[in-house]
Amino acid sequence: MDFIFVEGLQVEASVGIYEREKRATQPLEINLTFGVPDAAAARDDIADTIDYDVVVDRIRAVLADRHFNLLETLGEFIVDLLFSEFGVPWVRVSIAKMGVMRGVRRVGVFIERGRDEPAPPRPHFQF
Ligand SMILES: Nc1nc2c(c(=O)[nH]1)N=C([C@H](O)[C@@H](O)CO)CN2
Repeated sequence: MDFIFVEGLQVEASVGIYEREKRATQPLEINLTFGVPDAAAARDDIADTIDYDVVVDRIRAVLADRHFNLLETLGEFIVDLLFSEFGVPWVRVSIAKMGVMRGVRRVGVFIERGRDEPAPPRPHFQF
């Protein structure tokens, strides 16, 4: 398997649990790595691989369309999109907010998942 990476993708998205974050979009930085068939290199043809221009456009489009409370939910949404629309075999995505907490430069989530791997069970907390 070969891997495509997209580093430092800047997007505007509606994400967050606070009212002010529901009223206005904020900048996010996304880093994305996904598997592509290594056979693609043999014929030197974009039709044999996954066009990262299309992936980036699609992510921007879906983020323009809805609100997410949690970065975790947004991350899982991007993972599902890459599996269902692009058929990637493996993906790692990280999503960061910048400057939302005093004394913290970036805060965020990363998810690493293979398509045939079941999503990890959600932890069940009892207090
Ligand atoms: N585990 C998480 N904790 C928090 C999130 C989140 O998405 N996942 N989000 C927020 C707020 O939206 C915050 O980013 C704004 O300052 C707080 N905690």
